[in-house]
Amino acid sequence: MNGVSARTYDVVVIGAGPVGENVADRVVRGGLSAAVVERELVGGECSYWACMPTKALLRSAAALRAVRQLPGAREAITGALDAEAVLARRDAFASHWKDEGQVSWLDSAGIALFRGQGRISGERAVEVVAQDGSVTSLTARHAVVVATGSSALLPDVPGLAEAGAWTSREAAAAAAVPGRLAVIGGGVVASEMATAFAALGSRVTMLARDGVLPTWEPFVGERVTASLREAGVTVRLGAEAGAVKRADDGTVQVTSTSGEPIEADEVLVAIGRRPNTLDIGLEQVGLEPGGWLAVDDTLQVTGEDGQALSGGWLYAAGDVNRRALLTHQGKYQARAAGDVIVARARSAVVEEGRWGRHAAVADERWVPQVVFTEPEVASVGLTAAAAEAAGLRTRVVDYDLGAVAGSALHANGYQGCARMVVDEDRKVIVGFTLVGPDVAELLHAATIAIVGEVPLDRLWHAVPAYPTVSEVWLRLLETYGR
Ligand SMILES: Cc1cc2nc3c(=O)[nH]c(=O)nc-3n(C[C@H](O)[C@H](O)[C@H](O)COP(=O)(O)OP(=O)(O)OC[C@H]3O[C@@H](n4cnc5c(N)ncnc54)[C@H](O)[C@@H]3O)c2cc1C
Ligand SMILES: NC(=O)c1ccc[n+]([C@@H]2O[C@H](COP(=O)([O-])OP(=O)(O)OC[C@H]3O[C@@H](n4cnc5c(N)ncnc54)[C@H](O)[C@@H]3O)[C@@H](O)[C@H]2O)c1
Repeated sequence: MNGVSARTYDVVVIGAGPVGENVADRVVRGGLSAAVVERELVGGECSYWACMPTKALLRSAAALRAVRQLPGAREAITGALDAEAVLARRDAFASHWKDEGQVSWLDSAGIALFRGQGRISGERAVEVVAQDGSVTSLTARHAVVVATGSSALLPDVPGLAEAGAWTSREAAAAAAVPGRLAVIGGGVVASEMATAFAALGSRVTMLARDGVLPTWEPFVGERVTASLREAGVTVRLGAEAGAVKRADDGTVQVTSTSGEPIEADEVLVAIGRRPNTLDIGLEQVGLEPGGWLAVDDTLQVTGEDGQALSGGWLYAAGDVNRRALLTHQGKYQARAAGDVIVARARSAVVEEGRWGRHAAVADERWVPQVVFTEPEVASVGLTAAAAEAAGLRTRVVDYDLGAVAGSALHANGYQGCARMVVDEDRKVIVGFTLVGPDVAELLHAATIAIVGEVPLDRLWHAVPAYPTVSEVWLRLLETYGR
């Protein structure tokens, strides 16, 4: 496509991550033409440096752990985890960092691809600068969608950059398992990567300044911390990194506000994300480069007054709008954005009210997420604290997941916990959290109950099969009372 100096499409999407690809797909399915602009690999962070490779790093160890809890099966284990084989499987899941597969999908979906850095250059205009310096001007008849995602945030720790600190990218794509790994952070990336590398054989030290998974229900952090420690990870709660220095022999030293300095072979920084908006031409629309993009529920970019920017042609979906930094939620936004762009282009009715097809309302308080630590964590909706802060009159019901017959069968010594947060005024569930082995696949039932606002009275008629771990639903209802 390079060499074409000017082209016009109905919709131009900047960024071909999972979100950008899905916006373009919806738009084309709706009968409009679409082009995506991508500066790296089609498929984005999720495919090559985030969701897929990190889950591949975690999965084999999780399977082995599960087998160890089952007499009769554990005797069949003949060796330790094969780190090389795990890394090789990870390579395959990252498509060996090549995007031919995704490019041919774009082709089959009828979506044009322009490779290069995309920048807004005026109203409905995007300029693409390819690696060879050639420039293509794209004009959008209806909408420009920013789906440029996010990058790792680096703290202001002296020596960090010079020491060649890892971000999630280097951890996800690691060619070898470091003997010693220091992790700065205690959130989702830090917890998952500490779990993965400890299982692969690294001696891991975590500096969790604000605790482990601090924004979840309190029992989540407690259980994951205990389990990380059992797996040999040194978890320093409340500790902050002071300075980082790599010696000539390659050893990295990390000083910390508490405890001895840490010696490691690599240091991973995982303290959150920043939006990829520094160099995308935001100044052209009067916005500050480098900031998150505020949007309304139809994903139109809004100004300080909360109203869509003049003309209403600019949209932002996925990580870049900070509503929920998750692939599934970004793709949900992509479906809403793609469909609403088509509706507006056809002057059709826009369904932007609550639960309307053109509004990404679930971002507000109905977001599901799984953390693939050991034990797994799965939650949707509000924590008890968040529900209270939102002014809801709630009742919190906890149940020991290990006490369910299905759990005991699933694994000897199964330990876990389930919590449901009930809105007492409406008698519906507004939050649900599970911690325990293999709880990930239990989550969608909770998402349906919460999004569907299924009254507790009706939930008594949704009978969980015996003997499954899902029987925890019945136990929670019994604990709540009828
Ligand atoms: C380590 C890690 C693990 C994760 N695991 C999970 C998980 O298990 N489940 C989950 O739901 N979420 C997970 N996430 C979050 C998930 O990766 C993101 O929410 C998701 O990738 C966001 O998709 P996106 O399309 O908005 O952005 P991205 O995936 O970041 O894609 C944006 C794309 O835009 C391109 N781009 C940026 N600027 C420009 C420009 N100016 N011109 C052209 N192209 C540009 C980039 O090269 C990139 O390809 C994880 C994140 C991390 C860091
Ligand atoms: N399984 C999944 O769904 C999954 C997996 C990985 C990442 N993600 C997504 O990727 C995003 C990024 O993950 P993340 O772990 O980088 O961010 P995060 O927001 O989950 O956690 C960052 C942590 O770093 C701590 N922190 C912030 N500044 C610090 C500092 N200066 N020093 C020490 N600690 C500091 C915070 O207290 C926080 O707990 C998340 O929003 C998450 O949704 C999802």
